[in-house]
Amino acid sequence: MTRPAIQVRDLTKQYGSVLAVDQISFEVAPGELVGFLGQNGAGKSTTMRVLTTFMPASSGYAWVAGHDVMYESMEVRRKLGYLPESVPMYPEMRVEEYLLFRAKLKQVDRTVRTKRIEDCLRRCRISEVRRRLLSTLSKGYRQRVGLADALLSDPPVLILDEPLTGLDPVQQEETLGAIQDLGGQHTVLFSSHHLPDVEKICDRVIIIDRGHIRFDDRLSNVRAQAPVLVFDVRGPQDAVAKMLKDYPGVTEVHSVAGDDGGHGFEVHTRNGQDLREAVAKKIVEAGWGLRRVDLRRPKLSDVYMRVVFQRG
Ligand SMILES: Nc1ncnc2c1ncn2[C@@H]1O[C@H](COP(=O)(O)OP(=O)(O)OP(=O)(O)O)[C@@H](O)[C@H]1O
Repeated sequence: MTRPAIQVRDLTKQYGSVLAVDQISFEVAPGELVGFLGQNGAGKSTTMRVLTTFMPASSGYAWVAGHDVMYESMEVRRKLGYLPESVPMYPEMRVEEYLLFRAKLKQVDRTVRTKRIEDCLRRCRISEVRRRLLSTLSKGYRQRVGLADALLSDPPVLILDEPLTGLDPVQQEETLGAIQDLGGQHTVLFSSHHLPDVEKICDRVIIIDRGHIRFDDRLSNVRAQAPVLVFDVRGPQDAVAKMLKDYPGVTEVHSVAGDDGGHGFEVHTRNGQDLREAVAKKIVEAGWGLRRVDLRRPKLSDVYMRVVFQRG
């Protein structure tokens, strides 16, 4: 069996009386691109800081590329590229100057240094700003310079803390593309609040909530879940809801916002049966206005909302 690129077992981190991470366990396989999600304060950065040897755990274990983060921190650092939430930089340096300085610090071999920097500039889509002073870069470019820095030593594992936060839509798209290109060649664990973006590029997502892992699955499994039927009906809300609930094969009905004047309903059916035509007919026969019929495939946001709202 292949050794996991990241392995976390019963990891706990306490800041004084604040229990930030409570006995979490998960693994990331080599080459996987995993989204690490959770509300503000859920414990994402804390987990990442322990994995990057930035701070020690209170208890439990973690290994990166097979090295213990506690006892083999130098080895872990050699195998790891880390993009922190806010990238510390030297404003008076030019982009390529900064990357050269960082490459020397990271002891990137002199014979491959120039090529490696060129490679990182290209992969992070920042070649056009290579001569610019860091102080004059927009946040999107700064983030990608930080990403290039994380990639300099060509580490097998990358940990990126909210690389998309605070970027405009174009910058977000550029940065997302750069991260997507890393998948397969590197193992990437990245935290984000941008669910549609995570959905676009990740193989798997882990959701942490109040220090506990609440969800850990492949996105293909999320998409394979039963679809939901959506109806917008102009009619008495309670009567419509009762008819839908009583319809054979329907297992759950939820009221949601409807289109102007109508009531929205999300309908779950046994084994994901597609009852659109049959239910629509029943609505029309009852004399109610049918404004919309739809079949919605489950999305990451559905899973996320369920996890966050169903917590105890
Ligand atoms: N240095 C610290 N001292 C005390 N408490 C801390 C410290 N850092 C984080 N915390 C607390 O630990 C908990 C987890 O914080 P963490 O920063 O890991 O969350 P997060 O999921 O990264 O949140 P965000 O999305 O806002 O970055 C929060 O309750 C936070 O207030």
